[in-house]
Amino acid sequence: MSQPLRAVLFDLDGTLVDSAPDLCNAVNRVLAGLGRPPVPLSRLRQVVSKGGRAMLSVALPDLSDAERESLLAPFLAHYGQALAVDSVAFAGVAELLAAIEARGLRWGIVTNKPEGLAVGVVEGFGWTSRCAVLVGGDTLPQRKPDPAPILLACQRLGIAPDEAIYVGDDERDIVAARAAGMVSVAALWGYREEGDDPMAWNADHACAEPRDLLAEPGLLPA
Ligand SMILES: O=C(O)COP(=O)(O)O
Ligand SMILES: [Mg+2]
Repeated sequence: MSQPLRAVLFDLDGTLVDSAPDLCNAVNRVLAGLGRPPVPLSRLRQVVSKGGRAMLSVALPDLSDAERESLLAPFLAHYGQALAVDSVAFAGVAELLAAIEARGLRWGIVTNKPEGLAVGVVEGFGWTSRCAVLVGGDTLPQRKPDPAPILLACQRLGIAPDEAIYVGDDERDIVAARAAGMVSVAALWGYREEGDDPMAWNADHACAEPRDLLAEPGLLPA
């Protein structure tokens, strides 16, 4: 990082918020509508950061892509009605956000979740007035791993990419940050599929827990 740090940008699902329980509830409402039994959270959890299509693929592997596509809107509608019910912030996130603010930095969110749903989650957690910028998966035509949403967040904050860092739990988060010219942090506490090796993503930093960002050498100002 050549410039002093001014902002920390986060992925949402699997990085700030453990949203898997509410997403699983929404998938199970879709399954109930089809007269099928629910899927356990343990089966969906690992694909949560890959989005709704990936979750429906796990829950309904026998359907065609077109059939699953037609269930995406009902899934999102169910989720939108209950998106901060069973979801929780990961342990240490509250302390991390407070420490970022105490150090005079702003923080924001760049997620592939549709913007309206992400706004609802942020409201549900009482973060609306604290979150300095939010770019969703449908804010622009491009989504992560494209760097455009991260660059838009910087533009809205009035900062250069090298004045921020990006923290995410999926390889596409790290790819997007690198393409934006931003220091990247792999959030090892998030959602990953078996065999997915975050060390192979070549992030600039890798942290096992949210609070580890505060102690990571050279990452945040003291
Ligand atoms: O909803 C998704 O597609 C994943 O969301 P994320 O980018 O916050 O992990
Ligand atoms: Mg994620």
